[in-house]
Amino acid sequence: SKDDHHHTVSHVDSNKYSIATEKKFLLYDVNFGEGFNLRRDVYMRVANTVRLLRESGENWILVLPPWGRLHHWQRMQVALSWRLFFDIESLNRFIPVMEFEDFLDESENRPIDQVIYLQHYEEGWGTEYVRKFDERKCLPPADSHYKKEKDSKWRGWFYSYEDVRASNFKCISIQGDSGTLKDLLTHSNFSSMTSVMVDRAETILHENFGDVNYWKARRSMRYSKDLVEAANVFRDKYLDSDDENDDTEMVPDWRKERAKRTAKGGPYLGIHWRRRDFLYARQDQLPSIKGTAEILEKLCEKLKLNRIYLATDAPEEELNELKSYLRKGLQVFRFTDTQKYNDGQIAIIDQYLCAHAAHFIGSYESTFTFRIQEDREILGFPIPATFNRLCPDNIPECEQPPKWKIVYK
Ligand SMILES: C[C@@H]1O[C@H](OP(=O)(O)OP(=O)(O)OC[C@H]2O[C@@H](n3cnc4c(=O)[nH]c(N)nc43)[C@H](O)[C@@H]2O)[C@@H](O)[C@H](O)[C@@H]1O
Repeated sequence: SKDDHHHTVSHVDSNKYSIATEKKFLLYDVNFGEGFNLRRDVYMRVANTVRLLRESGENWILVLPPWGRLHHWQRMQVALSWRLFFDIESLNRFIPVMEFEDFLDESENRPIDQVIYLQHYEEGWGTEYVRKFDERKCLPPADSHYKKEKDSKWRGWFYSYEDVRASNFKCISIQGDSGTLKDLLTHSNFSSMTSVMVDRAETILHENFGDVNYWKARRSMRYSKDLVEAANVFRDKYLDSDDENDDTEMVPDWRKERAKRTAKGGPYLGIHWRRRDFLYARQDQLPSIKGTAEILEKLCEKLKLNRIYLATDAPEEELNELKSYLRKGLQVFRFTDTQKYNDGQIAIIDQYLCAHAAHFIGSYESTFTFRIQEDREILGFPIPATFNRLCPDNIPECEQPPKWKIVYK
């Protein structure tokens, strides 16, 4: 609720450095075509921009972009709040965040001061990589996404909220990272604005991919208590898995987590089997359906497991085909309560269940798989139980994924 929110904002980092009292609000959005887990990655980049802004003494608050219009979702939903997926209190332990609805209340529905549409440089990156930004004329598609109305306010998608407007709109060519975006917000004409929305936020990169601040942002992204509870009930009921036996207990506050490598996980194999649109560009990096079944059989035999938790976006026919190739003794489990949970919530439950398996194998370069690997790093699994990928049929000994290990300092 709103009250919870105000409560949690006030205890963030307040004694580490002094912070202005005037609040500023950073909103952002991501390119329409990007999936849920790429968006989670963009959150980590923007959250670190807010961290840097606060470290320089400004009282920025991150306004969480409502979820929706994701083309991977079978059911088209919009304006979903973050609390359906994540633990807001936990996010607030990294930087202050608030739901968009609460922002609308707090700003009394006044227009957002400024929309900044990030784009690349028309001339490309040049020979050397320098961090920079410049105001430039809008390149396509920016010019079609925001329209000036008769009263000179700007209209855009704004997460499907039809009454939201912005007072100003600019296109900025940028190459850089969370820190470059911080510079843009402090050393430019935008520094006097109280509410700024950065669109196409995926244009900026991580300042230091995989460093301690990457992991702090990542660790703060705990899942909502409802989803954790639903997944734990499923573990208990079907997978003979619970935190005590699996050595996967977590301290309530992620800031108190310590390095460990002792997690055992539940007695099942977790697999993320990415299909559908992923096959277009990465077909030659993924196994066939039959090949997938063979990998699963071999792995289960080697690890002496007879249960599989299958996370996948595969259509029903492909699922049935996969199961038809597996020997009788192997049981395949999936979480499918689409009555109670939306597509994004089921995806998170899938990830959570894969994260708690004794052994995990994922799909090549899928951010869905990456988030599972990160969860397993946080839970403290040994490296070999986590960084594994499904190899294509013709390269059974294919190169395994990069091992982005957790760091705490
Ligand atoms: C081809 C590219 O793929 C990239 O996807 P990738 O990194 O795998 O991962 P995501 O960015 O999460 O996008 C994939 C989406 O597909 C669904 N999905 C995929 N696998 C599963 C699964 O195991 N269980 C459930 N429940 N849902 C799944 C889910 O909606 C998920 O957010 C996209 O981010 C890019 O925009 C682009 O589409």
